[in-house]
Amino acid sequence: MSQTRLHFTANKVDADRIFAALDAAFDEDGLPLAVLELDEDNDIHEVSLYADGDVDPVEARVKSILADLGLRKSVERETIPDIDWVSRSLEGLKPVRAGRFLVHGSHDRAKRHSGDLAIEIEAGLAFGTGHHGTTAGCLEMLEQVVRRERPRNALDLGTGSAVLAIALAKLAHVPVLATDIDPVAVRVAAANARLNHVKALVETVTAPGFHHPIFARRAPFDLIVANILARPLMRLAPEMARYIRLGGSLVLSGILDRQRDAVISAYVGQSFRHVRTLHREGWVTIHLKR
Ligand SMILES: C[S@@+](CC[C@H](N)C(=O)[O-])C[C@H]1O[C@@H](n2cnc3c(N)ncnc32)[C@H](O)[C@@H]1O
Repeated sequence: MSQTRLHFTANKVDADRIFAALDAAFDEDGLPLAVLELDEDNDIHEVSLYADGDVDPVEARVKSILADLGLRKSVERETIPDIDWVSRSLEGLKPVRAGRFLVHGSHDRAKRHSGDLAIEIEAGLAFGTGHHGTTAGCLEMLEQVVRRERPRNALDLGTGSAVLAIALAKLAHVPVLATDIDPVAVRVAAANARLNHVKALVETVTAPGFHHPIFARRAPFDLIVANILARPLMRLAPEMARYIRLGGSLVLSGILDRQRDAVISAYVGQSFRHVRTLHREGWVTIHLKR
């Protein structure tokens, strides 16, 4: 089945407001997840939602959210055939550095320094190229956490392109469970794990939240990373507490600056303590310990 991309552009201030409203609707009405991309040359944000099936109600809901914010935008539609995404390369996207990691597309000839941990990504429809502040924040935080804590296993919940799962496998050489609610992302994730020669360590599974028997079989996790969005993260706090090892580390991202305190208090309520927050481009990445 083909997908439709609904998209429109916005300036930075509007994009943050729209994103927060779409985030709430994602949680409450089941709207598709919104993705924000920055066109750095023009300093314009592009907001995209990938809808399966009947796109009319999704477009109507998006337009009503924009109207509630007092914004008039023309929402464009693009039909995306469900083919060839896994093999679509990131040609044209510049390599990104975060800590020791260098994330680059398959056809990039990125200049490497000694000590670089290169991650080759074909993102296709799945989120996670390292260009977004949340992914880069997670990569940076994971490097520090792994160095200090030496986890023996890990979970990447909401893996997208598997960029974080691959980073963990390359850095810590431990088994990583990589899950996503979106089967297309899981296909892309598995392909990327193969591309980076870490398929033996990265296990990919389609699952919404913790709804799959695999979690009970692989738990407790020494390290969990989840770059989703503030609301679903707050909702998942009790299950995070259940599946993480006592003393284990949790790295959360997809959280706007202003949502930070609410997310931390949801986790403090589950016996986590806040260790550190990283700020990047209006987003935060939070390290918590149980
Ligand atoms: C912002 S992307 C992060 C991708 C990648 N981990 C990264 O850091 O670049 C969020 C991913 O979480 C997935 N997701 C959202 N809600 C989820 C849920 N409740 N359970 C599992 N995956 C979820 C989405 O499908 C998407 O691939």
